[in-house]
Amino acid sequence: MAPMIYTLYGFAIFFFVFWCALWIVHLIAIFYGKYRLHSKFTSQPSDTCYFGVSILKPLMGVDPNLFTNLETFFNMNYPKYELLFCVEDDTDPAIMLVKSLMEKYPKVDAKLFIGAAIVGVNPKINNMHYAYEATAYDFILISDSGIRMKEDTLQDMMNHMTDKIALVHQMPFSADRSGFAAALEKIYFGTAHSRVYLTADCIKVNCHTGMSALMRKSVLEEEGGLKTFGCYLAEDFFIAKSFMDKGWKITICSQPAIQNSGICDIHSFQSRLTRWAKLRVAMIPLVTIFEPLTECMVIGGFTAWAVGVLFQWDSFAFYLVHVLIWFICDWVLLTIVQNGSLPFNKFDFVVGWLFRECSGPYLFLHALFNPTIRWRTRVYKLAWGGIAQEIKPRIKF
Ligand SMILES: CCCCCCCC/C=C\CCCCCCCC(=O)N[C@@H](CO)[C@H](O)/C=C/CCCCCCCCCCCCC
Ligand SMILES: O=c1ccn([C@@H]2O[C@H](COP(=O)(O)OP(=O)(O)O[C@H]3OC[C@@H](O)[C@H](O)[C@H]3O)[C@@H](O)[C@H]2O)c(=O)[nH]1
Repeated sequence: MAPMIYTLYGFAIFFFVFWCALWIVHLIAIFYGKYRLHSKFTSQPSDTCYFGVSILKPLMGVDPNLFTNLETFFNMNYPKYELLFCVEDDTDPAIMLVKSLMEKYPKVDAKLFIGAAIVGVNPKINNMHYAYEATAYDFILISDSGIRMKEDTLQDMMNHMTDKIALVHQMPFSADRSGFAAALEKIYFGTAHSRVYLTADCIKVNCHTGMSALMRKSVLEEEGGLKTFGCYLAEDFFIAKSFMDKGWKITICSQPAIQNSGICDIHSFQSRLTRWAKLRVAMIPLVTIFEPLTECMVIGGFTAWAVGVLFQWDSFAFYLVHVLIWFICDWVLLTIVQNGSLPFNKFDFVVGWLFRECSGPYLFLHALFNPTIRWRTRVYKLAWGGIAQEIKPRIKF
């Protein structure tokens, strides 16, 4: 009987300690977010020394927002940059769109690269390869197709590129768009996601998501260039890891990334989160145990049981108070990340938050039991460690 009691108490203590640690994570995210995000910096006059930046834009297909998203790159307030658009397929309608922007802004240094190399299995790396080989400057910005830039975003990123830093990334967030799916996306990126992202950046753990990342080309070249990471689907994580292994630091900049894809529905959003979860599980197996425990509803349940065992507290009342305080912390964090008025009201937030918190653990389980990864037109499987293998030839639409 005694071993059984010890085991029960052992689990109860573990859940209670883990729960306490999660509140520290909440506090770190809130205070660090307030301190790091949206900080005012003095804009440098355009004649001061700014290093040139080669911006790689991997494109695949068009969506209703692509034109305006890409246009923001032609209107940036940064003295020296080139735009390198990469399109894999010569029948891709994105080509016409890029050409029309290049005609509209003839003074902006922009080039279009059509055709992908086969340097690995990662289609984004394959797509960017020729453009990467042609980059003219010492700094490379990899920027996904759905990203919008403000006029001063590149300047903000470059301001964070100090001597010991080799990679500056934007914390993922999303644009103000209408509809429930858009609210859900904003709620996820502004709460559960930014809580981990900000904490990881604060304690210097690699959490790099590569949708908008400025890096030193010289450091990338020491690793063999972008192609070295073509064997991974999560090239972002491994690029940052290799930089950190060499002693370089990575950091977020003050502006979160504005994701503004024109395709915004619950199914695509959830497929994307599931795909990312599959990548994390393959790269860091411990995630399998710890990630579900970071979910409000899951850890709340376990800890409600634990406090009943340890302190004889009312588990149900504890659970309700736990969810309420978690909810308030998430609201506070979201307002910090948004830094302005939200495009939805508090009722929408309650509904979106509950939906996200209840569906999160289910999506994670779904990812665990369906490890095959579908990314755009291709299907992959991952080996432990993150090496990817394409298992079905490309589907042409
Ligand atoms: C000792 C290991 C403990 C692991 C604890 C794991 C807790 C993770 C909890 C939630 C995960 C949230 C997701 C974070 C954003 C990742 C988005 C993403 O998957 N992006 C991929 C695609 O672009 C990219 O390749 C992966 C990037 C890195 C993922 C690293 C995840 C681990 C982060 C550990 C942070 C520790 C902070 C403590 C928080 C409880
Ligand atoms: O087959 C493909 C798929 C994607 N891409 C490009 O890769 C970028 C990201 O694609 P998606 O928006 O579909 O995917 P995500 O937003 O989930 O990407 C994210 O997760 C996977 C990582 O490798 C990426 O760095 C990260 O940004 C886009 O610019 C897209 O055009 C290709 O060029 N070819």
